[in-house]
Amino acid sequence: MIRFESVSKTYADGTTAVDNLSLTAPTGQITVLVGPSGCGKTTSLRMVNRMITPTSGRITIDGTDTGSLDPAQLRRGIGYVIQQGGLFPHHTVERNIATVPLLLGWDKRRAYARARELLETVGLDAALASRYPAALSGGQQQRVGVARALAADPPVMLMDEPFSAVDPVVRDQLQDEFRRLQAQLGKTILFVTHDIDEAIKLGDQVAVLRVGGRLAQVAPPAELLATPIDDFVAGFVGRDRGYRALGFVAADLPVHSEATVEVGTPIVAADGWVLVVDPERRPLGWIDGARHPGPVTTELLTGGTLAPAGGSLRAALDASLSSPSGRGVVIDDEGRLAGTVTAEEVLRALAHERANAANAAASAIAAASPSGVTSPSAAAP
Ligand SMILES: Nc1ncnc2c1ncn2[C@@H]1O[C@H](COP(=O)(O)OP(=O)(O)OP(=O)(O)O)[C@@H](O)[C@H]1O
Repeated sequence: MIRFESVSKTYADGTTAVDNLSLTAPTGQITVLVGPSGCGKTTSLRMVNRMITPTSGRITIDGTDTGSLDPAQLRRGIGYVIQQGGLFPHHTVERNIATVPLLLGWDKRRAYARARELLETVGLDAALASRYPAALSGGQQQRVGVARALAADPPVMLMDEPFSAVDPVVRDQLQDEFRRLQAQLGKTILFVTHDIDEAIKLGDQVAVLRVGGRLAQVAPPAELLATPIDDFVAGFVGRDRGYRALGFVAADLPVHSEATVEVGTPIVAADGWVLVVDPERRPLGWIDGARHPGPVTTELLTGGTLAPAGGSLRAALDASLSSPSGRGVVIDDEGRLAGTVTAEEVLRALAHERANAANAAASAIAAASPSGVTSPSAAAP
């Protein structure tokens, strides 16, 4: 666990970058620091590994005051990832990844073997081990940066805009891979970004900072979207937050069976929109029988997004809204058709979820009240 206890930083020129920050980053979770440019995110992060010294307050890691440790030793126990990987250009990929193990005194053989193992962990081909960073794409450099930070298996990782130098598609991929990796590794991560969507996607909790380095709100992403504390946070979280919050509501939706055809099969106009699947029953798209009677060809298909069974209400709603038939396609783990669902059904499920949540909250208040009286003050700790 990383704890900021009333931490402030005022630079020599009088700029207060961080103002009385108190924040806990729980063990094994990702805490994202997000906020507008200049709000003190990087300064906060760099105070953890003592690249910057706080003006006042203290930072502890698992109860130990970082100010009491030798900075070089402290840093070897903390993985640090920055934009574009921050790789040494004159070292090969494997030498870059082996940096910290070698500093820790591992013999070269073991350190390089670890580097190659990590290349695989971050989804890179072992053949890249002997290349220099300049011969890698931006996304590959970023992965190497993550591998390097993981090399000595540090319990704590600091990540400063690690995915911001790559294009949106690669960025999305890197974020997904990073989430999968973290699910296996369970590191304690402090992650800095200026991108609220990245914060909401990756954070177990998200801390929003204001310019001047003051903490505005810290909350799990769903809570931040549902109940921003003030106009600044609401504005920063952005538009569509009600819709985006549905991404955190699991959908346990009953699905309808859907009539399907395969490519090459003739359909009749009266069928209207028909779902086309491959022989494994994986959805390929929809075809409008009224406009294209006759055998189905793949060129005529129109798609929508696919919702995983048991996924979020947002995915299910998006699937139904983007489907030309209005029936959203739900797929199982193997990508096969599980059934379809309409937007009305998703909204009914949402109303049901909300009623359940309200009932659960009322029961919790009643249980916390010794007399069973459900007044808000009776629920206070
Ligand atoms: N060495 C320094 N000397 C003086 N002021 C500094 C120094 N480093 C940063 N600052 C100032 O401190 C404030 C916070 O900077 P910091 O880099 O921590 O913000 P940030 O939120 O990470 O910004 P960005 O998103 O733009 O990277 C800014 O006003 C910045 O200009």
